[in-house]
Amino acid sequence: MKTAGVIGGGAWGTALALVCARAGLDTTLWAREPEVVSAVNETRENRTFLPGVVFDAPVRASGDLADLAGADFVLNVTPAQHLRSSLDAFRPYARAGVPMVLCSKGVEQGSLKLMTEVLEEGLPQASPAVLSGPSFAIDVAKGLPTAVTLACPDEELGFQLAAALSLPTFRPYLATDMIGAEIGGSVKNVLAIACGISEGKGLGRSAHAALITRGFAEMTRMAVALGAEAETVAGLCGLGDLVLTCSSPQSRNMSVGLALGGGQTLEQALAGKVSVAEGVASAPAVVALARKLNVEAPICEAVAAILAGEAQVDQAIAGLLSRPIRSER
Ligand SMILES: NC(=O)c1ccc[n+]([C@@H]2O[C@H](COP(=O)([O-])OP(=O)(O)OC[C@H]3O[C@@H](n4cnc5c(N)ncnc54)[C@H](O)[C@@H]3O)[C@@H](O)[C@H]2O)c1
Ligand SMILES: O=P(O)(O)OC[C@H](O)CO
Repeated sequence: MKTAGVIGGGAWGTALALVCARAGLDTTLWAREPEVVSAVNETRENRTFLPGVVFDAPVRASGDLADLAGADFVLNVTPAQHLRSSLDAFRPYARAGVPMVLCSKGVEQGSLKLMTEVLEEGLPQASPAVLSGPSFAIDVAKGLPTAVTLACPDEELGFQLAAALSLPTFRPYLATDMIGAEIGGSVKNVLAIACGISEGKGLGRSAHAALITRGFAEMTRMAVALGAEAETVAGLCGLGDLVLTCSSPQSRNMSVGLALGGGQTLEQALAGKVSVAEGVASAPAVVALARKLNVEAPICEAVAAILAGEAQVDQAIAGLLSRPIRSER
């Protein structure tokens, strides 16, 4: 693999384009915003979404998806709710069998589909893979050590992709279970909002640990109900990302929770933000999916109710604490 295309010039798409370029791939980054395209090409920076990082490897930015037509593989890094429209736009340029690595973390609202299902509908000729795990864009862009899950049902292709993306400071671990990887990334964003709320309310470290552990049980139940393996979500793409995102106010999702727990409204918590907190959009879809699967997900339910304005923070916390005594397993 010699050439990479990246769809989505936000923080994560930019950081992953840098990974590709550092790995020696000829890299084209498609960005929606003309100012991002010109800033990357003229100043080697994405000042809008990843300020403060001057690129140390060559990334070419473009506003034309046709420029990705010849890429050996494509990373799709749009926000989850925009994956479908990005596939529609890329369809005229997608060659049969093109490997498409899905890097967004979320569940589509309305359809309740995972990103691989959206890809299957929108670009069935693509060969799918999922990249997910504990990875803040700024850490990766700065070259700090990071490990992620790369899940691909075609093991040979998964190995080729991991080898192409691998750097001493960026280590993909292989898996074949894309559903497990997707559920890990999608559910942890909702749980990070819960942990932020707990932190913002000053509920203490014990409550924090309980939320992570019981949240992980919700994530695992959902993954298994969808046919995934529990071991997948116990890896980097599930537990690993849950620990990272629930432990750092650097997380956009946790910071939304912190603001809500501190008494702000959702509107105030999101005001002025250019970056996406995926858990906000995915929470209702995660909850609807859990209900459809007959899976209990009380923490995700509480987060979705708070975000929808259907419950006050204190009321949701009281609801979680007054649930009937039950087995931990
Ligand atoms: N930032 C991270 O550290 C990180 C790490 C791992 C995974 N992710 C995931 O990557 C995905 C992208 O996140 P990000 O951090 O790069 O985004 P971002 O918050 O940095 O930027 C927002 C992105 O949304 C796009 N956008 C806004 N409105 C749009 C619209 N109407 N149609 C299409 N695109 C629109 C912008 O072009 C931009 O690419 C998310 O699913 C996120 O969960 C992010
Ligand atoms: O800032 P967040 O909450 O979107 O988290 C970013 C990454 O998903 C962490 O792995």
